[in-house]
Amino acid sequence: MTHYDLAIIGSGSGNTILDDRFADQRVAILEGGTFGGTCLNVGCIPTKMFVYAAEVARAIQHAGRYGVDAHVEKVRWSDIVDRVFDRIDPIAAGGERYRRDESPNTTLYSGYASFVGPRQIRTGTGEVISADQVVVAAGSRPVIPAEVTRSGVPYRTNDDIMRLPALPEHLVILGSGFIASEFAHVFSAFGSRVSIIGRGDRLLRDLDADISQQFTDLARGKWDVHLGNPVAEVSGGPGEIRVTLTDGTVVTGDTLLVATGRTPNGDRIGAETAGIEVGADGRVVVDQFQRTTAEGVFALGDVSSPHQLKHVANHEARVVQANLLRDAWGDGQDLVATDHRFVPSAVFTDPQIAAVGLTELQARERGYDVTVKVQRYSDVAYGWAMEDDEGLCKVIADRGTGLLLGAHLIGAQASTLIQPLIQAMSFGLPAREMALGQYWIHPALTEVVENALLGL
Ligand SMILES: Cc1cc2nc3c(=O)[nH]c(=O)nc-3n(C[C@H](O)[C@H](O)[C@H](O)COP(=O)(O)OP(=O)(O)OC[C@H]3O[C@@H](n4cnc5c(N)ncnc54)[C@H](O)[C@@H]3O)c2cc1C
Ligand SMILES: NC(=O)c1ccc[n+]([C@@H]2O[C@H](COP(=O)([O-])OP(=O)(O)OC[C@H]3O[C@@H](n4cnc5c(N)ncnc54)[C@H](O)[C@@H]3O)[C@@H](O)[C@H]2O)c1
Repeated sequence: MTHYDLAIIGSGSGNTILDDRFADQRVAILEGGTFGGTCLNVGCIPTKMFVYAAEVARAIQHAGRYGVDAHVEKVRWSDIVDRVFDRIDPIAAGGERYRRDESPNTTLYSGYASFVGPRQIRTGTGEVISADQVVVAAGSRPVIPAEVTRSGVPYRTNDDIMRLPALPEHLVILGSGFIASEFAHVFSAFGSRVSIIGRGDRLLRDLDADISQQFTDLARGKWDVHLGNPVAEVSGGPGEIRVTLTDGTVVTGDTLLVATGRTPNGDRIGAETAGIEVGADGRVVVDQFQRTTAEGVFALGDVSSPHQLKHVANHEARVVQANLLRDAWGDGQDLVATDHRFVPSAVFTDPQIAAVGLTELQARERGYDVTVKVQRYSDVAYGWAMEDDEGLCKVIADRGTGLLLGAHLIGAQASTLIQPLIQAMSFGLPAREMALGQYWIHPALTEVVENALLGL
């Protein structure tokens, strides 16, 4: 049995751990799928490249409101796909080549790994290896509801929707979260008809209620939205999808996208044989130092995190990286802890959405004496320039301390505008000081944030 200093299961965020400090260690990397993981191959990066193209199309479609008449003549889907994957595929292939052929201290095992004992791993390529330390960075996978699997109807997920041979005429999306909202935007901007089916009474219902309601209202104006009406049956065949809802409504289309959440891969790594506890929700259990319940084994990212986000996986990878170089199960000195205090997220849909901290409801439920301001983009000069009638910036603060508890934006550039609010929360800057203690460029869109803070 070959023995390593370190074994890493999963080449997404797990692959970022190895730097010069690990040059003297013998390292095994175990990857069953495409090298580079979800974000690079089928997640954040390609989706945002599609979203950017969708935004170009939307800008043209709406140019008339500024006195510029234009129309989208044609959407060259195959060129859009090629632009994305001609950039991404070589990065994945290059990363794999680097680990396999060009890093003298690493061995790449291209197979699905599973523990067969404490720090002993079947590589999926016919070998069993052992290691002093192991990192589980095995990610998550799409959840497919039973109604879909038992129907036998062909469906897509984020794994393959971006490589469709042609644009769907009518895309039916099951789910109403992040992935559903982003792909609804992409495909509708490119000219597909979009139906979206959600269980709850609002799209993106985990967001602050004002933001999720605004998004749902806007979505109803451009997509065929079905909410609070669960799926009873999925039927049809290739090119002819029929989704029957509980109240008898039938939603038809030619392509079905399933976007009903992702489950951690903790159930597929033989965790029990290695003494690694896995929670009821399928997540590998870790402490604040990313240590699992098995000595010498860390976990990070979607497989163990409460946040399925790449910036969180990257942060946790840096924590693991630091703690691998310390005596994590010995003296435990100087271990680095994970910081999940203010985890932001953004949904790159139309309009963009970004959030950090508590929703208003969560803040009230936790007993804070809250002060809240909702500032419309349409009340600042740049909002007039944009003819914006959609955007909102909502800030929530603790009345006593003036500290921000949450910030929620829907509108153009929301994912960028939110950053100073994340910074204020992370460094404990009270809202008043943030608003008055610095210049805000006039008439930039950031004035929406300034005015929201002043409004508090
Ligand atoms: C469509 C989509 C869009 C997204 N957009 C964003 C975004 O805009 N911003 C954002 O912050 N987050 C986004 N995310 C979430 C983000 O992609 C994930 O949170 C992040 O990639 C998780 O990284 P990870 O390293 O934990 O897992 P992954 O990157 O999934 O890596 C896990 C790797 O482990 C491999 N593996 C699994 N099991 C085994 C095994 N037993 N043996 C060997 N290998 C195994 C897998 O093949 C995979 O390559 C998006 C996700 C999706 C699906
Ligand atoms: N921009 C980003 O950061 C980004 C983009 C995409 C994905 N992600 C990450 O990936 C995760 C997974 O994305 P997702 O959109 O699949 O999950 P999600 O948790 O965001 O949304 C899943 C939705 O599907 C609904 N649902 C579940 N079962 C259903 C059923 N049987 N019928 C109808 N609706 C059902 C849920 O109520 C929920 O609204 C996200 O939670 C997010 O963390 C992030």
